Amino acid sequence: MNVSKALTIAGSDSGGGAGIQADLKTFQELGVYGMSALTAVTAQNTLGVQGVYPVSIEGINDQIDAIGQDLGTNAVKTGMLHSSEVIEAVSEKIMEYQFPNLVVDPVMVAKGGAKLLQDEAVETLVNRLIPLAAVVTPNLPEAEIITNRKIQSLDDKKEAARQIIESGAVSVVMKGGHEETAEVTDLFYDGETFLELTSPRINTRHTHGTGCTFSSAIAAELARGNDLDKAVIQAKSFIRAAIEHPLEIGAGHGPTNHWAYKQQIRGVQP
Ligand SMILES: Nc1ncnc2c1ncn2[C@@H]1O[C@H](COP(=O)(O)OP(=O)(O)O)[C@@H](O)[C@H]1O
Ligand SMILES: Cc1ncc(COP(=O)(O)O)c(N)n1
Repeated sequence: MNVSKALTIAGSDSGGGAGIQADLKTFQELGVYGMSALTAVTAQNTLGVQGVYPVSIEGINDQIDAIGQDLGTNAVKTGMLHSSEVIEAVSEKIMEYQFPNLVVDPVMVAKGGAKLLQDEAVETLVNRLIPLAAVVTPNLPEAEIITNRKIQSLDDKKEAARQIIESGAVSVVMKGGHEETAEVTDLFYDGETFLELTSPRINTRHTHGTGCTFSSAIAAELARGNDLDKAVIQAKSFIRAAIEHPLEIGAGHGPTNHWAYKQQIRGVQP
């Protein structure tokens, strides 16, 4: 049997909507064998982040070694990396094992406002990890911090995308979830072509974990052998279905529905 494998290097969300939990659910739904290296444990639910407990650098390295020395992987997705030291260590390991198809989700802040990346770590992210990426998936506030520029117009977005490619990434998706437009446009750029992926904005507060789910869907599609543009297009369909049919659990910003995409393909409504 030809098994596609993907590794997520990210934080744990005890509430199950974002982080490692969202990533592994997405891999499973897209037919990819999921593996994980935990960078931090968070106490978190739909109301916010109650605590952050980092895993030691030794512990992170050990987990990645365990995968690199035995199972290998067809794609890697990084999420919450917490500090400069973690980014350095993870970048080293990705180079050591020459893992292919790296998707970097530059997670900085949780939806409720809790900081998931220290301010001084942004430079390390740009200099060490982004140059190794096949795709970087910033939301607009993250793209502004990475490029150190205000992004208001489509031209600004294109300029920021160009700047991220100049940092060494193969491609970038600037996500449009944070805008206030009637449609959500994610802008893909691979150094040659801009692709605007537009869908209706779904009116919901249940968007906890959308970024994690989107980036891990890209990693899963890359693991299955899809090209970058096709992987991003498929991931957009996956996240759209997951937001369109929310589970409506918890009192705050609820998680997306990872089952919805497959149910839609099979014609079964959740
Ligand atoms: N209200 C929404 N309706 C439809 N799609 C959305 C909505 N909010 C986010 N998305 C999609 O979810 C993905 C994550 O976007 P975004 O919310 O900007 O990222 P993040 O979770 O990192 O802040 C993108 O593909 C975006 O198009
Ligand atoms: C452990 C962890 N990682 C990432 C996020 C960001 O979530 P989102 O996908 O909503 O930006 C989170 N809230 N918790």
